This record gives sequence, C-alpha cells and structure tokens, in this order.
Amino acid sequence: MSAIARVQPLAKLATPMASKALGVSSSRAFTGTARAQNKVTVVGAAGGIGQPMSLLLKLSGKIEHLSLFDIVNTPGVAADISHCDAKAKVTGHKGAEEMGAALDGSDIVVIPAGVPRKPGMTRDDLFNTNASIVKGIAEQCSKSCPNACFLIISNPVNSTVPIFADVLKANGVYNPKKLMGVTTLDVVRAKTFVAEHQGMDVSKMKVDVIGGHAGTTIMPLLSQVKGAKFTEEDIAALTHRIQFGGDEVVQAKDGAGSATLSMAHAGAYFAGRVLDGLNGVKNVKECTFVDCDLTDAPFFASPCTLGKDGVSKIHGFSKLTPFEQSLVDENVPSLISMAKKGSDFVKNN
Ligand SMILES: NC(=O)C1=CN([C@@H]2O[C@H](COP(=O)(O)OP(=O)(O)OC[C@H]3O[C@@H](n4cnc5c(N)ncnc54)[C@H](O)[C@@H]3O)[C@@H](O)[C@H]2O)C=CC1
Ligand SMILES: O=C([O-])CC(=O)C(=O)O
Repeated sequence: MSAIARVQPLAKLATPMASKALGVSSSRAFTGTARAQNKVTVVGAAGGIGQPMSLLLKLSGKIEHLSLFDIVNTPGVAADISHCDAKAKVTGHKGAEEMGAALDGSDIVVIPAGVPRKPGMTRDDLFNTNASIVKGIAEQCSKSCPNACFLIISNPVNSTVPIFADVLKANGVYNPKKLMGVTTLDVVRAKTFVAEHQGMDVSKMKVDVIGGHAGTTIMPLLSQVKGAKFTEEDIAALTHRIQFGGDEVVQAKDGAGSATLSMAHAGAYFAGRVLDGLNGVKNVKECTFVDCDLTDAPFFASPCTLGKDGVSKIHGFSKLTPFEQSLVDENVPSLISMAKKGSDFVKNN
C-alpha cells in the first residue's frame, strides 16, 4: 500500500457548506446499531471525473474510509484530498499490485476508469478500450470485495454493466441488486434543462429518466414532471437535449474530453444515496441501470429503491405517453444488442 494520509483530527463531520452543497444531511447518514457501511473505493480516481468526485465524496461526511485507486498519480491525489477538513480517512493506491488492498473491505466501488470521448465519437467507439479495462476491474473486484455495491460510470455503460455482470457471474459472486450503471447525470441534466425551460426551482425538480445511457436510449419521462406545461415541440426538443447533453459537453471541450465536473457531482451524489440505503435510511429512490425484466433488454434504467442490500425494489414505469412508449419500443433492440456485445466480449476474451 502506498503513501497514506490519515483522517484530519479537526473534522469529525463534513463542513456544513459541503453538506448543503451535496444535499447531504450528516445526521441522517448512519442509523441503527449495525456496523456503518462506509468504505468507498474509487477506481479511476486520478482521472477527470475521479479527482473531483473523490473530493466531493470526502466532503460528503458520509464515509469513514475513502480509498483511491488508479494506475497513475493516486498518491498525490490522495495526499491532496486528505488535507480537506472533513471526515474520512483517505488512502491512495497505485498500480495493479496495490489494487487488492484498495478494494479489500469496500462497501461501494465507484468506477470511472477508462477513456472518454472526443468530438465525432459515440460512446460505443470507446468499447474496444474500455471493455477490457472494466473486465479487468471486475475480475479483481470478484476476488477482493465480492459483496460490495458496484457503481459503473465507464462508458459505454450499456455494455460495460453487462460485462461487469458476466465477470461476476463467471466467478460465482454476482448479486444483481448490487450492480448499478450510473445514469444519474441524465437525471441531473433533465432536472436542470426542465427547470430552466419552465422557470421552476431546480432544487425541487424531479424527473425520472429510464432506458440506458447513450443517445436515444436515454428516455426522460417529461410527461410526469409535476407542475410543468409542455407543448409537443417542447417535449421533443427537451428530450433531444437531455439525450445528447453529453455531446454538448464533448463538443464544447473540443478534444479535451467529456463531462467530468457534472459527472463528479452526479457520481458522488449517487454513491451517497447508495450508502444511505445500505445504512438503513428509508425511502431512498433513484434512477439507475439495473438487471431487470421490465423490457426484453437484460438491463434497463428505472427508478429504484436503494436499501440495506443494494437495490431493494425496481419500480419500473407506468402511464407512458405514446411518444414515450415509442422511444421505449425503438430503443429496446439497441439496448439488447449493446448488452450482447458486452456479454460476447466476456465470452471471447
Ligand atoms: N456514466 C456517465 O454518465 C459518464 C461516463 N463517463 C465515462 O467515464 C470514463 C472516465 O472519464 P474521464 O474521467 O473523463 O476520463 P480520464 O481519462 O480523465 O480518466 C480516466 C482514469 O481512469 C484511469 N484508468 C485507466 N485504466 C484503469 C484501470 N485499469 N484501473 C484503474 N484506473 C484506470 C486512468 O489512469 C485515468 O486516470 C469514460 O469512459 C467516460 O466516457 C463520462 C461522463 C459521464
Ligand atoms: O458523453 C460522454 O461521452 C460522457 C457521458 O456519458 C455523458 O456526459 O453523459
């Protein structure tokens, strides 16, 4: 294990400002008498998402041990973040030989490891590089922390989650309740764009986004947004913007990568919610991409309740408008083929 920075004595809880910014209530974070489940490991922690997400996780005040793993630069990132005056012992681990120590005893593993897009690429264009990265991480997780919740950020999510599942299955440790594709950024964008469009308070906005995490497989249920008034044209334009929000950032960054800061926020928020569920907080409901039979696709994003063992209830969707139903019908075949591409990769490699 490499250079480790220890918990800061001054800080027993997150700073109030950090808690507020993250929507975190520290007093609600851990309830009951069972051991608090709060070792969180970030795999890809030195990257564009990994660094700010690790910072936000440290500031959340929900974590006892924040373990940072990457193939490069992790000791520096860990030393830097460890100086923040918020709860959480921070450890940094670099390189394959330190991965087992990084993962050991994790309750949650958040994975933003892999290459991002450049303009002109689809998420699927990342498959060739990221499939083997995610497969390797899943192999090590099967050995070091098979009971953890795995939160997959690496793209293409529609294929990397099935890859992760099949590796866990091959190693006899697959628990579908504990594998979640992170689609929170789609929800974050939907809330932001709808609130701007409707002149509503974004902090009170709720929008479910179902399906997958690539282009038109991202399906916001705008008809269900309470208090909003849309024309058909509004719905079409907002749906398109939410589906292609990632491309907006890729184009604006002009070759320097894809969304990192908004994803860091979304990832830290979602990990905090999963942690809340593990620690007995009631009624934790978030959209996430899970193994389910809501459609013919093996994985589909849906509102889910997050509980003591991961996903405790998959709520699915009801009362779709004809437009929303047509999106589902058109996109299920792509979700099936992207999942199959992931499964075939595991079979053949
Ligand atoms: N699910 C979502 O909503 C989103 C997903 N993404 C995806 O997240 C991934 C990461 O994006 P960025 O942070 O911008 O990329 P980045 O290139 O800045 O960082 C990736 C990090 O992963 C590390 N890495 C590579 N192989 C590794 C391995 N085997 N083990 C551990 N770490 C490893 C690299 O060293 C690097 O530090 C990309 O695939 C991107 O497409 C990005 C935004 C949103
Ligand atoms: O667009 C990308 O490649 C990154 C991503 O998944 C997003 O921002 O939603």
